[in-house]
Amino acid sequence: MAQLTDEELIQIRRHLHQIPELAMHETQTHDYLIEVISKMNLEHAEIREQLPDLPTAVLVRIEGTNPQRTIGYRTDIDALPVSEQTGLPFSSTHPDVMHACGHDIHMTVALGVLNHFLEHQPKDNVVFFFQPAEESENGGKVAYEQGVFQGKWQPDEFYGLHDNPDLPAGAIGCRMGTLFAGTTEVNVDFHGKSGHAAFPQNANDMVVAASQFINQVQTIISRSINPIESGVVTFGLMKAGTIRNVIAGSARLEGTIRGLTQVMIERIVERLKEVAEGIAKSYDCTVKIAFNQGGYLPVENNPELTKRFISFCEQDDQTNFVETAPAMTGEDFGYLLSKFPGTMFWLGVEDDSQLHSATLNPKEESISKGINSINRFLEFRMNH
Ligand SMILES: CC(=O)N[C@@H](CCC[C@H](N)C(=O)O)C(=O)O
Repeated sequence: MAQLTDEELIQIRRHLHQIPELAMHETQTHDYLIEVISKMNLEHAEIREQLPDLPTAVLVRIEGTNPQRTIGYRTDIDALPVSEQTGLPFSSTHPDVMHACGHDIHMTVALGVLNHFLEHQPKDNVVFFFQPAEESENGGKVAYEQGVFQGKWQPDEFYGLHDNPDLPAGAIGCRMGTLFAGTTEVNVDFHGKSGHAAFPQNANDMVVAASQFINQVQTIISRSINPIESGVVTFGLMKAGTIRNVIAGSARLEGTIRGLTQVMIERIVERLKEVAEGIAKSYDCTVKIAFNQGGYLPVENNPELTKRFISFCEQDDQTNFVETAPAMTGEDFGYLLSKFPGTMFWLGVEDDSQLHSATLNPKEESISKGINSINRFLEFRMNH
């Protein structure tokens, strides 16, 4: 395979878009990535796959011509449990699963950069990591703990991107310091007593308790934290009951906490525990509250590398650079950046729909523009 054309990249993206898979189940995606990579010129490359606890991961290492360092480039490969409503002819063929966070774009950009350096052997070594499980299950942390990045697979510096519908197609966004929030997942289970809808006096209704909990939680951000330092608590899932005329004896809530510092997250965690215990007391029920930080640390960009990255993007006449504010999105690349210095940045995909929405439709011209800027930056980096 020679250098991938824009048309071929779009076909690859559309195929990936049609086969979205949830965290740790990315088998078709894995097989397709291997199919595409196997057609490339692998003369100076080595592939690693079928890792014991991460069977859908793919790593490719390119040997540099005169390496001073090993540069890591990471893309995530999983999708979300969202039912696509774009109406696109290449919509998801997997019911209720969608690339609603643009990881199909991320993978295609990574394949384009990989293809470029396979065609033009780089000066430095480059390790590409196609990472399962970004949306949940912390694939980056699992990979690190498995020792994936040891020996010649250890990056001296690591780069990765996330798409951004609010930026112009192909623009690169970045900032010094914290780019994304840290997150902690939270699960809450209320247990009371089920019963007949007609006899509430004999039951203990957990729909009522859980609803009260959700309302009270809203005051954590508005009343318990310094408004200058922001935080987020969102419960995206609430399950209770089986039928209209049986009082629900239990309720389950699953949510996510975000903060730009761990101190903020810990403050929110403490308040959530207190609110849950207060509800349990006043509704005479039991509550179990569990937290999982999982490696979704704040994404902290390395000062020296990020300064170099930003100044390259600012002066490069083929890159449209935008300085961005910190965002409350989470990313388990934060964990890898706590182990290896590096930079995470945004790639603009210009769309009216937001990330995680069923109508997200990134502009495909962002793919070739992103590949071009990244190739140019990495080549610059290899010579400076
Ligand atoms: C970029 C993005 O959307 N990332 C996800 C990361 C999820 C982290 C974790 N599962 C949680 O929900 O806390 C995000 O939702 O920001």
